[in-house]
Amino acid sequence: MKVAKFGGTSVASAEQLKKVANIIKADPERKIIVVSAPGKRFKEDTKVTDLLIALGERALKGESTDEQLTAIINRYKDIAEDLNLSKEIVDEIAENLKELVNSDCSNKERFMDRLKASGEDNNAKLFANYLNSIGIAASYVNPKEAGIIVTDDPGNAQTLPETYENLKKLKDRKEVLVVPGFFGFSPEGNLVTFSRGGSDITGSILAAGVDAELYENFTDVDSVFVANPNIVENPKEIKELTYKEMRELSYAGFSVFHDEALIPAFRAGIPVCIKNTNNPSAPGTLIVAKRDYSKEPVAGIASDTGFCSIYVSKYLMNREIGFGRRLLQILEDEGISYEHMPSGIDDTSIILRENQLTPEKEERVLKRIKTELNVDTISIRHNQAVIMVVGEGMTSYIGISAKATAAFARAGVNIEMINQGSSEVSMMFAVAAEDAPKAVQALYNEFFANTKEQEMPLVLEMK
Ligand SMILES: Nc1ncnc2c1ncn2[C@@H]1O[C@H](COP(=O)(O)OP(=O)(O)O)[C@@H](O)[C@H]1O
Ligand SMILES: N[C@@H](CC(=O)OP(=O)(O)O)C(=O)O
Repeated sequence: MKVAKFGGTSVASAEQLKKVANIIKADPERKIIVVSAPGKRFKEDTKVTDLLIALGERALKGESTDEQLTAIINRYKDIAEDLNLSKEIVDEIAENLKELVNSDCSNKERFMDRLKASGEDNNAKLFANYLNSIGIAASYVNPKEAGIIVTDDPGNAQTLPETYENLKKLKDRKEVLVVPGFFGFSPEGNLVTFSRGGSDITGSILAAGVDAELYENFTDVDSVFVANPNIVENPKEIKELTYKEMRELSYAGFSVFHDEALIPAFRAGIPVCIKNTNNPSAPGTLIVAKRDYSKEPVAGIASDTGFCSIYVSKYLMNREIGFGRRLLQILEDEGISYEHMPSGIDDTSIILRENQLTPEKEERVLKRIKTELNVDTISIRHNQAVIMVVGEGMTSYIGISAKATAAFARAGVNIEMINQGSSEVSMMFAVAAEDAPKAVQALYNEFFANTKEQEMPLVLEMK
C-alpha cells in the first residue's frame, strides 16, 4: 500500500485533478490519497488557504466578507463544473463556508483554524466525488474518523502517539481513501491545524500508521534540487537524500517538503519519494536512511531569512557556572525558542526567529539579560539569514568548510557567524539577509557547478 499526497499546485484546477486521478489509476497500490486545498494556478494566483485567512480576518473585524466568500466558492465551482460534477457538491461547499464564517468566533484561533482547514476538507470531498464519477471507488475520510489526534495548539499542532494505533484500521478498507491534509483533532474534539504546509505531515502520519511501502509526495517539480530553483537557475537534481539531510534542508528553506513531515516516516522506516504531478514518469527524489556519500558529500545548500541574533559578552563567561542556563531561562520565561547558539570563551550568540519578538518584548529581553546576568555587552542584529550546507557525507571529507568559506570570500559575503554540530550533518552560516542569494549561488558554484572561476582550488580529500 502506498500513501500519496498531492500539494496545492497539484489540486489547483480541474486539469490538475484529472492528472491526479490518472496517477491513482496507474498504480492500484496508491490507496490513501491526501489532498491540500487548491493552490496557485499561476504565479500571481492566491492559494485558497490564503483566501480563507483573509476571509476569517475580515469576519473577526466585523467587516463584509462577501468578496472573499465569492472568490473561494468560485474556485470550487470552476473545478466542479470542469469536472462535470453535480451542482449539489458546490452548494454543499458554499453552505459549509457560510456556516463556518457565521459560527462562534469568541475563540479567534479556533475560528481561524476551522476556516483554514475547510480548504482541504472541501477539496477532499470534491475529489472523492470526482473519483467515483469516473468509476474509481473512493470515500472521503475525515481526520476525526481516521483518528488523527493532535495537541491543542491552534496553527501549530503536534501529532499524539495514539494516532498511529488508530490509523491501522484504514488498512482494511478496500476503496481509495481521500483524506484532507493539514489538520487533526485534539483529545477534547477541537479541530486544530498543523503549521503552514502541513498537509505533508498528514501524509507522513498516514504512511507510518498504515505501514505503507512508500510515501509519495506529489508537487510541481521533477525532484528536490540541490538549491532552491527560485535562487539558482537550473540547479542540479537530487536522486537520493537521507531523512536527516532532508529535514535539515527543509528546516533551512527547501519549502518543497515540510521539515516536520520527515519524522513519522523516518521512525517507521518508510521511504519518501518527491515526485511531479505534471511529469509522473520522472523518478523524483527518494528519501531513505542511507545513501552513497562518495560522489556527493554535500547534499544541498539551503537558506532562510527572518532571523535575528542576540550577542552577549562577559569576561570569564566560561567559568561562571549556570550562565547558559540562566540566559536560556530568560528566553523560556518570555516564551521564545532559539535556533542556534554558537559560543566562545567570553561570548555567545543566540539566533532566533525574528517574528517571536515585538519591539516591547525585545526591549524587555535585552534589559533582563543585561541586568540579571550582569553582562559586559549586549546587542541585537536584525535581518539575518541562515545558510545551511547539508550532507551526511561531509563527516568523511577534509576541506569542506575551507571550500565554503573560500566561496563566501570570493563572493564578497561577510560571514557573521559559523556553527557546526559534532554530527557534521550541516554547517550553518549566518549572513545579512540581503547577501543570502549571493551566498547560495557562490556555494552552488563551489560544490556543484564545476566552474573554472575558483581562484583557490581546494580538492576534497576523504579522511
Ligand atoms: N531545493 C528545492 N527543490 C525543489 N523545489 C524547491 C526547492 N526549494 C524550494 N522549492 C520550491 O518548492 C515548490 C514546491 O513546494 P510547494 O509550492 O509547497 O508545492 P505544493 O503545492 O506541491 O505543496 C517548488 O515549486 C519550488 O519553487
Ligand atoms: N493548504 C495549507 C497546507 C498545505 O500543505 O498546503 P500546500 O500543499 O499547498 O503546501 C497551506 O497552504 O499551508
